[in-house]
Amino acid sequence: MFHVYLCTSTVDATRTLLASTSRTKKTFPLLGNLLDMPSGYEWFTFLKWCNEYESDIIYLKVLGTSMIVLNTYETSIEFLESRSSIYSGRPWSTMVNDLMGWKFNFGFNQYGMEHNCNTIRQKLIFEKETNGQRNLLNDHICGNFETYFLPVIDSADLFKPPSVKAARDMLQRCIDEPDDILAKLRHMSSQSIISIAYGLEVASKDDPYIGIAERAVVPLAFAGAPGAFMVDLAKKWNAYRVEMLGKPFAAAKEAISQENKAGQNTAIDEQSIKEIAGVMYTGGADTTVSAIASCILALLDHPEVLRKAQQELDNVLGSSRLPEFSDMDSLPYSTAVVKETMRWRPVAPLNLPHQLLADDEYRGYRFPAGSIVIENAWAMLHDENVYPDPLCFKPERFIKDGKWDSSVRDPLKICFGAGRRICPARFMAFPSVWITVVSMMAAFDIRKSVDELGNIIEPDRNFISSLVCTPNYIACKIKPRSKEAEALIRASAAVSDFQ
Ligand code: HEM
Repeated sequence: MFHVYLCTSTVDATRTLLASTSRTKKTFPLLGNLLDMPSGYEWFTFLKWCNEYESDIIYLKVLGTSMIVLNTYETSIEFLESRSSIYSGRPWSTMVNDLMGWKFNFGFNQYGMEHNCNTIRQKLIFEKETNGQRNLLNDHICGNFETYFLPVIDSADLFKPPSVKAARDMLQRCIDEPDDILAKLRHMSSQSIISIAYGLEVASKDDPYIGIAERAVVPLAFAGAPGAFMVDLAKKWNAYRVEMLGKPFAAAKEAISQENKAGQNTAIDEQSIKEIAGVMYTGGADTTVSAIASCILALLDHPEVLRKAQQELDNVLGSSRLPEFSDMDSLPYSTAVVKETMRWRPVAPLNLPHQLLADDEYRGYRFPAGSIVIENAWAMLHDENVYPDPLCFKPERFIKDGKWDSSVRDPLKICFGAGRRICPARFMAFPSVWITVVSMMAAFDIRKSVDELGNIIEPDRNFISSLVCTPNYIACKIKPRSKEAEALIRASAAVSDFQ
């Protein structure tokens, strides 16, 4: 089904080479399709249009800007991978990049400005000796930056110890304070990133670095929303960003120079190091939380899935240990629970917009340079030809004869984007979501909350419509499956150093 549905204004129609078969929708010349545009949850509307017009690509013109929406996996491969040299730009956001000062973030920039890790490495002239600790800061010092953001190497192993520790610390926090699971998840993901990026320990409550980072990153979600373009607010948000980049970096540098004189007298490009750690926080904190939170929501509605996963976990782990990364291959069903979550409720339903850098032509249609290209991951992950009954949460769809069924398309091929801008941290991100979810399933019963009268409180199943989609709030009851499970959690959290 390779069709293009061109939704054009009459003005645009004279300039765009339209194939005679294309169908058009009546629009106002200046606004183009502005009045058709949904004000939230755009992925549903784009998918509806795709079905309505039997087209896997939708072309829109909104206030003079062309938008190309890709609704199938095949089109995302065709454009973002096969034609990646011209489909890897990013639309420039004056609000986020200029006013709020985030233009250092290579994820918001044109391809190539900071993607060449060798260039970054050359900028980071740090002495080689460190105290032997592995974290982003120290690996910069060692000149190993590319191992972090380039997906070619399996150095994700470096991320695993802090991820395991953050997950296990979270289990203990859930026992001690069982309410507000979303807050625990946010703490866990921040802890993991701060320890990977800076090698800093975080406090179990009210950690200053986490507070600083959240203040800086939260406004990014609002800045993307229409109507948020208030310059005064942007200045304030910019100050939060400066604080976020500066404070944990200063603490980490101090820690290094106390233990090792290497950090003191070098011509380092401190700004670059701060910024790259900031990029990790921006990219990693909310996304991980969203995936785990969606999984909890799914498990609340599907206790039978949780039971089945627990059976598998018990068979593999017994009752004397919590999961490790090395168990992944022995846990196909539990892994399917995590992947099915990422399909069922994708973290970023529209991924991140790309920008077309040169005029292009496809099956007789012309796409003008500057068009914004949107990858509708929601549509791709809910394609009923690939995932029958797509709205249902069914980990079994990935299992055949008790094993992972590799003939079903792995959702990870879609939910991290495609082409040159594909999430560079995907080999770290999935394991970090996985270890948290399987640890929770192994150790806890996860149930719907009940009120004082014993009535079940249904969870809020709504998601915030934003670049990253997270459940609003999750009312649930999480408690250790047994006394042995509780003892195991406390004992594992007490082992503080996984490095
Ligand atoms: C479950 C977790 C995550 C998901 C689902 C996710 C998803 C994505 C997606 C969809 C994109 C856009 C890809 C495209 O434009 O085609 C992206 C880009 C990016 N992600 Fe992730 N991500 C996750 C975790 C992380 C983490 C943990 C980090 C950092 C530590 C990170 C750093 C980045 C960066 C820097 C980019 C921009 C890349 C570029 O523009 O070249 N992400 N991610």
